[in-house]
Amino acid sequence: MAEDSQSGPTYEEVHRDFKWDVGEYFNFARDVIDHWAETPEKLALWWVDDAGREVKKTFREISENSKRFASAMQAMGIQRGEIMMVILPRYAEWWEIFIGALRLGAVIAPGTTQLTAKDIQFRVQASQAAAFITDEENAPKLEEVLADCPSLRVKVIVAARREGWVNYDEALAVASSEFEAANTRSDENALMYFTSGTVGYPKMTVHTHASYPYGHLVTGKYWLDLGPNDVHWNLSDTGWAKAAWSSIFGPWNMGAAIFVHHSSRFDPKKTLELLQQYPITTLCGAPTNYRMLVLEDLKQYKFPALRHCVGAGEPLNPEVIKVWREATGLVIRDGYGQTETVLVLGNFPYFEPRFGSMGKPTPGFDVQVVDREGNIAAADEEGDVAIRVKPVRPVGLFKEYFGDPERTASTYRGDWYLTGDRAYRDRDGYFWFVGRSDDVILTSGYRIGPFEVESAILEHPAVAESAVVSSPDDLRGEVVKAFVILAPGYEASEELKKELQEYVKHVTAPYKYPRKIEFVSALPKTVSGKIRRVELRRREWEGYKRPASSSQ
Ligand SMILES: Nc1ncnc2c1ncn2[C@@H]1O[C@H](COP(=O)(O)OP(=O)(O)OP(=O)(O)O)[C@@H](O)[C@H]1O
Repeated sequence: MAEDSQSGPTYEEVHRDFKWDVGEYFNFARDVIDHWAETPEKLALWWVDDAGREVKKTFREISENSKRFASAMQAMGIQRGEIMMVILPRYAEWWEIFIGALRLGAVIAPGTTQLTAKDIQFRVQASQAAAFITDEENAPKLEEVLADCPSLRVKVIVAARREGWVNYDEALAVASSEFEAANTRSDENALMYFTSGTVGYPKMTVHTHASYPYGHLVTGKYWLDLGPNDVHWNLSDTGWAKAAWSSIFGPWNMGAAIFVHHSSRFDPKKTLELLQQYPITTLCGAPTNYRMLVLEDLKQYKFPALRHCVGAGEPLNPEVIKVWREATGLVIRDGYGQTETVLVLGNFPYFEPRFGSMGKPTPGFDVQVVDREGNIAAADEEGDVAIRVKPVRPVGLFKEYFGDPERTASTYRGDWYLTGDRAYRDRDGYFWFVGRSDDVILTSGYRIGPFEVESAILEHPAVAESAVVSSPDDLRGEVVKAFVILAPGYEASEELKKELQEYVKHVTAPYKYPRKIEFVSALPKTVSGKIRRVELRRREWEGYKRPASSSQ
């Protein structure tokens, strides 16, 4: 086990020396994958499944198979610029398809395997997808709605044979491995991602050949801290933008090998075993993964190769970082970004992380907290997280929401792109997440961010996970309510409720304590594992009528 290192250039030096440097044309398959493929035997992908099967693929193999895939799709009539939806579990083929689509210049639209037939119909119709690639388990979902998806011309199935579908292996077997990559412009569409839908209906976020494929160079280099000898494991599902961040562009820009565990669900014990068994050097997980990992008996494990851990996607509770560090000697460095962006804030290895903070701006980004008028807020003052887009627009920012110019325009205020999150920046330049604009609770004149309260509750040993939302109150308008999942071995009781309330009053400012607590066995989450506070809030407020005498 190695220590996180903090040697090398300072934060100021890294920022001063950084320059986005992408040309007019960029194709990740040609400019990055084929570059690494020049080194024979250079490992790109290390795939394992629950049955203990292993597949290793070199950059050369990925390059070749992606050429075959591009040839095959072209032969089936799919052209540059057309949309290709891909819904696959963590099959090794997913990586070849992804690179093949970029090579062809088609626009890849990944989706998660948890989508229903109705979700698929919405996505195909909204994106006007021309091709659909999936597996045996998900093919029937598309078939159910196929009649309503007239834009689809090509259907490819992986690891199965099915009537009406082209088999992936057979198509590649007869396809040419000679394929000249489309000379795509940097500003040409490359990817279309659906957001997690934490707050509302998912948005179709368009990225160009530069904004994600090249833009994630900063994610891979500065935050994931990768180099050509690393083996990097990202726990996220293939359908979420985080897979592009940390299972494709981040690591492969840096020449690192990607470790993949093909499994239908996240199993904390298995995850720890694999970390022990394989020479995995860097780990990227969502906070929900880490919250589950720290409930295990971590003393039983040793991670000989692991040197660097990061988390993103949701706020990461300080208590989780503490427990993980005690057991492994490594901190989990929190990072912040969106489907719309590459990593824009992070605790980078070249400075001391602050637990509970999202860190500082990524090189190449001017990130600030701004007020309603777009003025930069004073230190410690809450405001909107904003990325400067004028006079210079950073490369790692999405192009638009597909077919929704009004929504795209609504994300800008003056010189800023607004992320929709609330935060404050301390005097030393660290950013602290308060909440999504809609999640902030207003009670008795106070503004309370759910994350702070959740983190305080989580410090109590009886708590495995919690979600904090506003709940109606005749007197105060709204109050803080915590939904709590108990750790194994604890029983729900009125006493425990009181104990948790008293506990929170002691670890954070007392006005934030949850006046209401409900013990639950599960929390509503998005397919990417994020807590859907919006759903809990809706439940709380449904049917509530304010008393006539209330002035609120
Ligand atoms: N390190 C972090 N700390 C706090 N919040 C984070 C962090 N990383 C990501 N987030 C949250 O996740 C959001 C980005 O997630 P994503 O792009 O998957 O879509 P979503 O906002 O969850 O879904 P939708 O927009 O459809 O509701 C951020 O805007 C922020 O709210």
